[in-house]
Formats: sequence, C-alpha cells, structure tokens
Amino acid sequence: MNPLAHAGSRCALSVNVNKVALLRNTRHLGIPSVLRAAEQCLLAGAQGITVHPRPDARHIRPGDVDDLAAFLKDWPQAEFNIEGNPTQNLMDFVRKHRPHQVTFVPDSEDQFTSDHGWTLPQDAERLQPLIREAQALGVRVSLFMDPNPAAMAAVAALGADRIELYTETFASAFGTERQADVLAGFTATAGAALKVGLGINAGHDLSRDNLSLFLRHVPGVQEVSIGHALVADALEMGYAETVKAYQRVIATAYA
Ligand SMILES: CC(=O)[C@@H](O)[C@H](O)COP(=O)(O)O
Ligand SMILES: NCC(=O)COP(=O)(O)O
Repeated sequence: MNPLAHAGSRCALSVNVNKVALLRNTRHLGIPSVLRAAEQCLLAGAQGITVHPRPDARHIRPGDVDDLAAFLKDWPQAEFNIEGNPTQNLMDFVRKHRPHQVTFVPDSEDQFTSDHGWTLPQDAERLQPLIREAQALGVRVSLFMDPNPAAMAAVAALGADRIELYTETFASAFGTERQADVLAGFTATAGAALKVGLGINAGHDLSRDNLSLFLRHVPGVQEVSIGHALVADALEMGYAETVKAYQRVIATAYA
C-alpha cells in the first residue's frame, strides 16, 4: 500500500452521463433520462456528475447541461464537472453555469473520444487566459494530462488547480505484462503533481475491474470520473447497485 494513497480523504466518484445521452439521442422519446440517471447515481452515493458537451452534440446537448445545472442546485453536496475544449464551446457553459469544476480537454471537434492530454509548454499561451477566466468565475480548473512527471511543473506554473490523469494507457495495460511499468508512470506523475501543489483527478476507461489497483498505487487521487464502463454496468445492474459497487471498490482500495 502506498502511504501517499491516503493523502487527503477518500477519492470522490463523479459519474459521467455522456453515454446515457448517447442512447437517448437514438430516438425522439426522451428516454433514458439524463436527469434520472444523475439523480439515481447521487441517491446511491456518487459525489458528482460529469458531462462532456462536445461541439457536435453527439451525446450531451446544451439543454442537458442547462437541466443538470438547475437540477444540481438541489444537491449542494454534489459537484458538477463540465469537460471540453476551452478553445471551442466549453467556456460558454462555464460563463453560463459556473460549475464547481471545469476540465480542459484538447479534443478536436470530430474526435472519436478523448485520447490525449495537453502539450506543455506549447499549449500554455492559449490556456493561460482561459484558466484565469474560469477561476475568476469561481470555477476550479483541471487540465487533462497524459502521465508525464516532467510536465507537472508547467501545469502548476499555469495556475491550474488540478490535473486529470488520462488513464486509458493504464486501462489497456491492466492485466498485461506492461501493467507494472505503466502504473509506475502514473504513480510518478501523481507524486510530481503533489510536489508542486496540484490536485489530482483521473479518468477514461476506468472500471470496476481496474479501479482498485489504480487507487492503491497512485497517490492523492481526489476524484475519479467514470462513464462508459459505469453506464455499461448500470445496463445490467441498475444505477443504484452499480454506484454502490464502485463505492465499495473505492472503499476497499483505501482499506
Ligand atoms: C475526457 C475523457 O476522457 C472523458 O471524460 C470524455 O468525456 C469521454 O468522451 P466520450 O464519452 O465522448 O467518449
Ligand atoms: N474524464 C473521464 C470521464 O469523465 C469518463 O470517461 P469514461 O469513463 O467514459 O472513459
């Protein structure tokens, strides 16, 4: 057990409801409901809701963001995290809704899914004013980053509050002979982030199977945002049982 794994309190679970919206959008019936998914997950113990309103509205639409922002006003303990590319449509949502957190992701408009973090220092100049604007609105800023210890000082120099570790490489290495080496890169990156005062989030392809190993070896993780695998589980088990199962995984990681 990594002693730093206990840095701070147990990590929060933020449920990404993109894939509920994706299924809903395949008919004009309004079901499955994004709001009901959010409510069921929060009632079952999730600490937050995440959305990624992509410019092509393939899943989360602007109206979903509006509805969730209004709904979450009745959930003061729950955090609202909006993800996206701040050079595209994201800042309009930040200015309108002032979510608890915004996660800057360097996706192109037609990208299949998020598959890389920011490149620093190259991206720094265009990110700086956007980070300052979001923070001036009272919004915590997290930068979506690949596991790279050497990049953490540049993130801190930009004034970002947190990083979100892009965890796809961990998920794809899970259970293979590459697992230990890939996980060590995340452990080192998190250690470097903590040293420069950054908070740590994580997400992408995390699941009930791989989450415990990640949390036991990567120090200081404050929030995991999980969508695809969690919604897939919920199709089989329902939202409540699924969220409780993920919370048990998180609890055992810190036991
Ligand atoms: C940034 C990230 O890794 C995910 O939060 C992202 O929202 C996934 O996007 P899709 O749900 O469109 O694949
Ligand atoms: N930031 C990661 C996220 O919100 C959900 O990613 P995934 O679990 O759908 O891969």
